[in-house]
Amino acid sequence: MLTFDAPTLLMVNAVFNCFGALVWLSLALVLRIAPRAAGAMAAAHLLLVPALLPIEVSEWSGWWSDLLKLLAMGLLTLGVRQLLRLRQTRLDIGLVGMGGIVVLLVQALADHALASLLPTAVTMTLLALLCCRDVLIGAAPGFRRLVTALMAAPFAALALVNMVRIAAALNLLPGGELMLQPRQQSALLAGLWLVLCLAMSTGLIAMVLQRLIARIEQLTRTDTLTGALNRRAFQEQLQLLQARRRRGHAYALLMIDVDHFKRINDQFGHAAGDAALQHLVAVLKGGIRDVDLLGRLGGEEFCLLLPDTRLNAATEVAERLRQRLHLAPLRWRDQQLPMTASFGLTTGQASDKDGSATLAAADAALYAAKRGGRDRVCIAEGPKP
Ligand SMILES: Nc1nc2c(ncn2[C@@H]2O[C@H](COP(=O)(O)OP(=O)(O)OP(=O)(O)O)[C@@H](O)[C@H]2O)c(=O)[nH]1
Repeated sequence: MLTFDAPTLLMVNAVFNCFGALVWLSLALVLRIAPRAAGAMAAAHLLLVPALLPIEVSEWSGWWSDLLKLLAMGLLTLGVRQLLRLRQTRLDIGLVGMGGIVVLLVQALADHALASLLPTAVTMTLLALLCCRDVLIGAAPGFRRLVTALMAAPFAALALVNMVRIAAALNLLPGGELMLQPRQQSALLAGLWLVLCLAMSTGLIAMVLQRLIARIEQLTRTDTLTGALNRRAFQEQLQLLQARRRRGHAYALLMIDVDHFKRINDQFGHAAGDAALQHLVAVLKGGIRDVDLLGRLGGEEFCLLLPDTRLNAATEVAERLRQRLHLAPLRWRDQQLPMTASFGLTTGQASDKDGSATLAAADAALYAAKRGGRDRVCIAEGPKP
């Protein structure tokens, strides 16, 4: 028959933490995913293991098992912040963690009754609250609010358990002695600890997976050379705007093609050509709004989608972009290479089914700009402001 006594639960937790350390180590060393954060997580899991082993209560329930716990929690808090890539100082974690450890050691040396309970519980509470806050503000936008809340919940629960322990230690909680028993003697605490460890790890692994998925998604949607949207992603966005167009929302489409690009390649080499494309994208991005979408259709041909923009405003944007590029030569090695582009402009028409007619109209306008002498903006025939 299964018995869920404290030593068994702690042993399960120890095995789980060893496994957790292995998983994080593999992420850090083999897969090179968030290596620093994963390294901190692996160390946190490993540090917890000795505190969970069924060694004599008197020997292990004291201050140094708590010291390991605090170190583990400090590393976990650091790992969470690194995993979430929050640009915050780590001073708060260092101060809380080191403060708790110093008080713990001073009390242990003074052989104080309940030597380690209060500093450990207070420090664990503060670190768990920091983790909780970091998850709430730093979880990727890809996560829905409920999922973010679920990931933060185990940290909030850990803070709550420790607050209850503090209240019990200060005799503020009737019947609170239950929460003060050494974990090796309390199946309740050992079980609680196991559930919290499992829940925290599951949430953190979900975060890593989300990060990976976001990275893969980004790779499949962007052009690696310039960082602009690739053709497929651009077509998707065009179709979305076209669907909105049928509901009455205007948009403009600008097709852009570098003038005499082949010459740059031929005279200065392919690397200079690549640098020219990156330069073009930097110049264009510097002159558009965050909501505008720049895509690379292929070669030196780019397309810009301007949501909620009518022809008059789009013409101004196109002219401004043309001038910006005209005035910003490419710096290649010790030379300045003049660069211009031709622009074909149109606006989305409600009669267009999937955006392809709009694209064709912009292409025709671009062709007219090339024929007209390049370095100019041409508006497709048909669209009126
Ligand atoms: N360096 C570099 N060159 C590319 C890339 N993609 C396409 N090209 C080159 O871009 C050049 C395009 O040349 P053309 O289509 O003749 O256009 P162009 O020289 O800009 O002439 P116009 O458009 O008429 O002004 C070709 O030589 C392609 O090899 C790329 O990713 N990097």
